[in-house]
Amino acid sequence: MTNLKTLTSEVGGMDMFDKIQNHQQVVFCNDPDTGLKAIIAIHNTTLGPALGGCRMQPYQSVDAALFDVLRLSKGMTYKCAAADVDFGGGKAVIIGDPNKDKSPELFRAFGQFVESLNGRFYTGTDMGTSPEDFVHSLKETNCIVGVDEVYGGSGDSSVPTAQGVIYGIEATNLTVWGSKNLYGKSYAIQGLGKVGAKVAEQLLHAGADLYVSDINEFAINQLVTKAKEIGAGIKVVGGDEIYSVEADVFVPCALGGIINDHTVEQLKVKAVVGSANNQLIENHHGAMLQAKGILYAPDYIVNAGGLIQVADELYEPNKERVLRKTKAIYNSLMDVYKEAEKMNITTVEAANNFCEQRLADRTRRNSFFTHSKRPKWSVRV
Ligand SMILES: NC(=O)C1=CN([C@@H]2O[C@H](COP(=O)(O)OP(=O)(O)OC[C@H]3O[C@@H](n4cnc5c(N)ncnc54)[C@H](O)[C@@H]3O)[C@@H](O)[C@H]2O)C=CC1
Ligand SMILES: O=C(O)CCC(=O)C(=O)O
Repeated sequence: MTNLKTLTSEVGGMDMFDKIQNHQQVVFCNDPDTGLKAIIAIHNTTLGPALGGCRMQPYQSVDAALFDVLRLSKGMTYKCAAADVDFGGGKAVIIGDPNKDKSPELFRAFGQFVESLNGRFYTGTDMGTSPEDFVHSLKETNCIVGVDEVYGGSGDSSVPTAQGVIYGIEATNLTVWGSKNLYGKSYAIQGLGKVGAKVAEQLLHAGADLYVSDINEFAINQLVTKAKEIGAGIKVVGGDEIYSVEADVFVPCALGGIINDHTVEQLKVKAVVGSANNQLIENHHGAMLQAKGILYAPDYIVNAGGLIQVADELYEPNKERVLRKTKAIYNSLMDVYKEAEKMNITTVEAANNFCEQRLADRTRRNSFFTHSKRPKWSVRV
């Protein structure tokens, strides 16, 4: 049976270049003084410099961290293409416990490594990191996005990410039930962190019923208190139980790889729509969902709100413009659903085909020579 552990151990036995496949560059960052052990992966820069958040997690092994960052950075290439932003795919992971191992110095050291890439990689928050962490990195590099407005950034990118998930749920509800109403449905939410908690609150306010799970009791208690204040229906369930509850939509907002042989069997929902990156352990799990009559919203289409916001920092922060761009997630997802149905393919295939075509088109566009791409020796003039 395929799961994250077996896939990771397969990676463990390979030559490094086999492991990194067609990623352009992988940087191992080691700073014993601060305890920083990080990996930055740049997958593809066809559309522009690589952009992707930095995750902090107590990975079991370097191979597990490498496996995660390679998958995440490849996903960013597709996400950037789908959201039509002028950035390429990259991502970073810091190996460490976000509750114990953070320090200003560690994030400054990380910033120095980002700076060493000379504009090839821009980064900000992801699971286990917050905008405040990157204020320290900002002292070392300008290639930081998503810090607070007071530091010149666009603020917490989980706000538009959560909004994008809500648009994704509306498009999915329309496709499955003929109405985009959030009301009158039940949702099983895994993970009540920066994104999951915001999605959960919106659903509660819309009058939906929730099943929720998180390994963080504080996050659960906060949401349960809010639900009680509103008088909304909420049930807390255990870590594994979340896959088998009798809900309408499964909303994964924590780890990747949670759609696998084991969980597809358990799911009783009619749709999966969430923010977690790399939800499918392998692409063929999209076909397994389809065979069970479960509509799958490709993660990188739905969770692009944060990317849209940080990429928009190119033009100076503007929340209204970001919200307008984030709304496009609704139509993009509807297009994917329609294309999948028309071509009789999975929603994952429809989304991937669209992104690969856009990358191919842009590669042709980028072959036009301009002075900014001049050969290096001309900097002498
Ligand atoms: N923050 C953003 O703007 C974006 C986030 N994402 C993805 O969305 C997901 C969530 O991101 P954030 O909310 O920012 O992270 P976060 O770190 O704020 O929250 C993650 C939550 O998941 C919980 N969790 C961890 N393991 C769990 C498990 N086994 N079962 C249940 N809960 C568990 C954690 O306790 C935490 O509350 C991640 O996969 C991230 O890569 C994707 C795009 C943008
Ligand atoms: O949210 C960010 O800071 C960048 C986007 C990103 O990393 C993601 O969409 O996974």
